[in-house]
Formats: sequence, C-alpha cells, structure tokens
Amino acid sequence: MSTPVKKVPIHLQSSQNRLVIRHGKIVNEDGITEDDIYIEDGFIKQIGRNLIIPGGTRTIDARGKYILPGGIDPHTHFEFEFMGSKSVDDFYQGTKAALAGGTTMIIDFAFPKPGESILDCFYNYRQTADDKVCCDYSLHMCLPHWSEQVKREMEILCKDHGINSFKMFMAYNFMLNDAELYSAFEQCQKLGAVAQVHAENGSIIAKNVERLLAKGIVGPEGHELSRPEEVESEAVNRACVIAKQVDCPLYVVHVMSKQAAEVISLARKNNIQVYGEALVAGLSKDGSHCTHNSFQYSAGHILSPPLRSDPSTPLALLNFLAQDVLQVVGSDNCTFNSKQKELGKDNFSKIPNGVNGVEDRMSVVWEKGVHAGVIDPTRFVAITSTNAAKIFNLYPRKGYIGIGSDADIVIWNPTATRIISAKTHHQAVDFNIFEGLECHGVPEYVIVNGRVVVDEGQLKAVQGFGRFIETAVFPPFVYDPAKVEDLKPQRNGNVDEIQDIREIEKIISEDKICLTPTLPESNIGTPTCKAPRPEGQRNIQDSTFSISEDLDTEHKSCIRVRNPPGGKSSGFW
Ligand SMILES: NC(=O)NCCC(=O)O
Ligand SMILES: [Zn+2]
Repeated sequence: MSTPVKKVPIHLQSSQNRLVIRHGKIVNEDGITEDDIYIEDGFIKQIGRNLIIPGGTRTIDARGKYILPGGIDPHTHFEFEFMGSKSVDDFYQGTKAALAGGTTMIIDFAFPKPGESILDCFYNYRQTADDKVCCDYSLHMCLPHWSEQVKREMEILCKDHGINSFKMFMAYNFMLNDAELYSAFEQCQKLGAVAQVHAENGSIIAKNVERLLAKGIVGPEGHELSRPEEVESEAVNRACVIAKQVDCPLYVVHVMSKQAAEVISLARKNNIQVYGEALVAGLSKDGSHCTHNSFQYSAGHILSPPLRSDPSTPLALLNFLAQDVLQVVGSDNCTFNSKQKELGKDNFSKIPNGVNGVEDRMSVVWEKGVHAGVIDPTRFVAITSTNAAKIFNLYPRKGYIGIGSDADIVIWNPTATRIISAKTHHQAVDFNIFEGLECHGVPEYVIVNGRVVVDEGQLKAVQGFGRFIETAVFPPFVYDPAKVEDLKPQRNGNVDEIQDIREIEKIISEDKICLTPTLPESNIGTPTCKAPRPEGQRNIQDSTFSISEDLDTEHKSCIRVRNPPGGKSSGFW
C-alpha cells in the first residue's frame, strides 16, 4: 500500500535538490572544458566559472577528476525468460548494479512470451520494471514472429508508447526469414524507427549443432565451433542488403568478430546506414575459456555470437570503435547462475546464453580503451553514452553535459583502481567474466536525475527512482543527421526558463498518462494511470527515501515539447 509523501518544510524545499560540482574536467564527446556545474531539481541549470549558487547547496570537489555524462547501456536483458531459464538480475538489482558502475540509464529488450502480443508485452514490461528501476530506462521491442497484427501494433507502440526501436533475430527458433525481415525493416522505416538485428545465420547453426553433437562434441567448446565468424558476418551482410532495399537505418547488436565488423565498415563506405554495437565482453575477453577444464568456467562465458578464439579480436574491436566503424558499447547483460548454466552440461546448445557486464562496462572500457591508450576520454564518452543517446533519440537530454540536460553525471577518478570480482559486485549472478581484472578508473560519485547515488564510492540506489523514458521516432542522428548540430545544448551559461518548461512537460505527461484507461484488476495492466502529484517535495539526497514505499505518483513519462517557450538553448524539451 502506498503512504503519503512527507511534507518538507518550505525553507528546505529547494536546497536539498541543489548540487554544485567544482574544479573538474567536463568531458563531452566534442571536447573537454574546466567549468563548474550547478544542478537543481534533477537537471543541469548552469555551467561556467564564478556561478551564482544559492545558499545551502551541497558542493562536490572534483579536482583531478573527470566529469562524464552518465553511461547509457543500450543492451540489457533483466529478468528475461530465455532458453528454459530466467536471467537472475531483475530490474532492481540490474539497475542498482548499473549505477554502481557509472551507468545512469539502460535500454532493455521487451520480449513477448509465446502467444503474447507485442502491445501486451510492452504493458507487462512496464508493470514489472516501473517500480523496480533505480535509474531511467527505455525499451526496445523484440519481434519473435511477423504478422499483420505485429505490423499494426508496431505503429501503436511508436505513436502512443514511446518505442522507437525493434529487434529482429536471424538466429534461434524464433528467427525471421529474409522476406519477414524485409517487411519488418520496411515498417520500421515507415514509422521512423530503428531496426536492430541479432545477426547470425540460424539455419547453419542448427545444422552445425546436429553435426557436432553426432560427433560426440557435447561440451562448451562446441558453442563457438557451431557459430564461426562467417556465420555472423554472412548474416550482418544479409541484414545490410535487406535494409538497403527499403532504406531502413540498421543497428547491429553485439558485433563480436573482426569479419562482422569489416562487413559493417564496407557497408558504411557504401553509404548503407548501419551502426554497430560492440559488447564489453568482446573488448576484454577472447575465446580461451573454451579450453578451460571447468564446465562452470567455460559455460559462464557462453553468449551468442560467441567470444572469438582469435586472440587479436578484442583489440581489433576497440580499434573499430576508435575509427567509428562501430559506434556503441553495450553489455548484453543476461545473467544466469552456475546452476542454470548446468542445463547444458551434456549438450552445449542448451547452455543458457548470456554474461554479465552492466556494472563493469564503464570500468572495463576505460581500462581497455583509455588506460591502454587506444581511445581518449571524449571517444570513451561517445561510445559509452552519447552515441546511444543519439541513435535512440535521447540526446541531448541524455548523453551530454549541457545546460538543460538531465543531471545524470559520473565523477570519474582515473587514478583510483579496483579489482573486479563476483564476491564484491552488486549483481545477483554468482559469476563474473571479468573476475580478477584490475581497472584504473573508478566512479567516485554517480548522480542520477540530480540525486547522488554513489557517494564517495558508497552505493545508495533507490528502488523505483528511475523513470520510463519515451523515445520519439525519427531520431535526427539517424534520419536527419544535418539537424543534430542544432540540437546541441549550450555548454556554458544559465537557463532559468527550464523550470517552466519542466512544469509544462509535467502537465502534458500527466494528462497523457491519465488518458490511458486503467483496466480492471483482473486484466493484464496498462501502465498505471498516475494520480496527481501531491504537494510537498522529496528530499532526493536522503538515502532513506524510497519511492517504492511512496505514492506511485513520481513516475511520469517524458513527453517532448517540440516548441517550448524559452528559445533555442532549451529547444529539446
Ligand atoms: N547474447 C546472448 O547470448 N544472450 C542474450 C540474448 C541475445 O541477445 O541473444
Ligand atoms: Zn542481447
């Protein structure tokens, strides 16, 4: 049952939501500046030197540290029912772990259960996730089959529910054939959505599995043997060819091999609009786990496409990221405990596919990329945050430190170190593929929507504090790249009118949400119609504050106000 929000005395109402970060180096994808940042009520209100700061504001001294846009992980599978198991990191524990590592937003994949419509799947994911998430989140919708109903409901999801990306599979027993992919891409293009593919040739994999098992190869080493590089690169090429026919922007999830990245490189040179996502696992690990004599260890590393046995792959993928052949690093966090992995003890094809990464993505990319000298901090920001924000139309609200952006910020200490271990991580899973890796670079403070949730290294995440963020169709970065420069917020100055704009946003979003009929309790729920916001303010810096015990009025969808008052500096609201 919900309890009323405590009223906060008037003299405390604003200072508790104020924060100033001084003396740090602000890193954006387009450069590094030395300025102070003033945050109020969840967003960045001033950037510059000699700012006028109200009394009672908390100060964080970031001398010697980098100030980064919070990480955006565009690829997670929390509490995902897959291959006879359910991934153990749920939306609470998964997003809490994300924050611990400096990721302040995730995009999960809504995956319909057998017989479930994609619309019901969306409602069910919202109902599951909304009260659990500690950070903001959005959803991609998976299309495990194709039909006229799917096509119709894609439109509803885009128009009414803030979905702008759809994932199709070219492998697994729910893969689409080429004609279905063609139709799905065509519909994405018409709606202004981004088509995503899991690119592996599922028919070849099925035949290879049969052949290997018949030869008595049943252990985890059979996994990569059944899915060699060419099986991945062939599918990437086919997806690019299909996307080109209907002029649909394509995002290839988890590019795991040099061959696949080379196909993307060539396609981009030929003006095919394709974006590539690497995984943190693929940047750090090769396939040498396959020869390990412990089943638990080998199976713990199984994901698809597989980690490659070619030991030069991780560095090659990093170089592809440095050269903008690949644009994004995700985690594909899909965690199964050792006991669950045992489902495939006698048959590698039954080992639930998936590894961890949501917590360690930022540290591992920093270690392998920046600390190793392959990329600089600005490219780090681009591939861990900004590019995902641009592709999925969250920029510049997310992925940038500018006036008016959400105060999702990481204060990164590049000289501190930590050693990754399953014993100390915040995830539910009992295994960590990066076990023992020493990382230079630690998130000392993590700020999400203006609230300090990692405070001098101490995690104070709050269940339910995150919001579902609607993603609008036709992301300019993808559909109209020339416009992206116009979206860039000011990096310096002060915006007062944003407060008013937030009020407008709030009113519109409450109106809109309440237009959604609430079904009787016995029905599968729509996202709950929210009651009006009560008076009084939350103390968002108070670690005992918990929205899950609160009125559920704090969730609101983001509605973009296309032409708000206040001029260009706040033009993205
Ligand atoms: N990648 C993986 O092995 N597991 C998660 C599901 C998927 O993305 O294919
Ligand atoms: Zn995945």
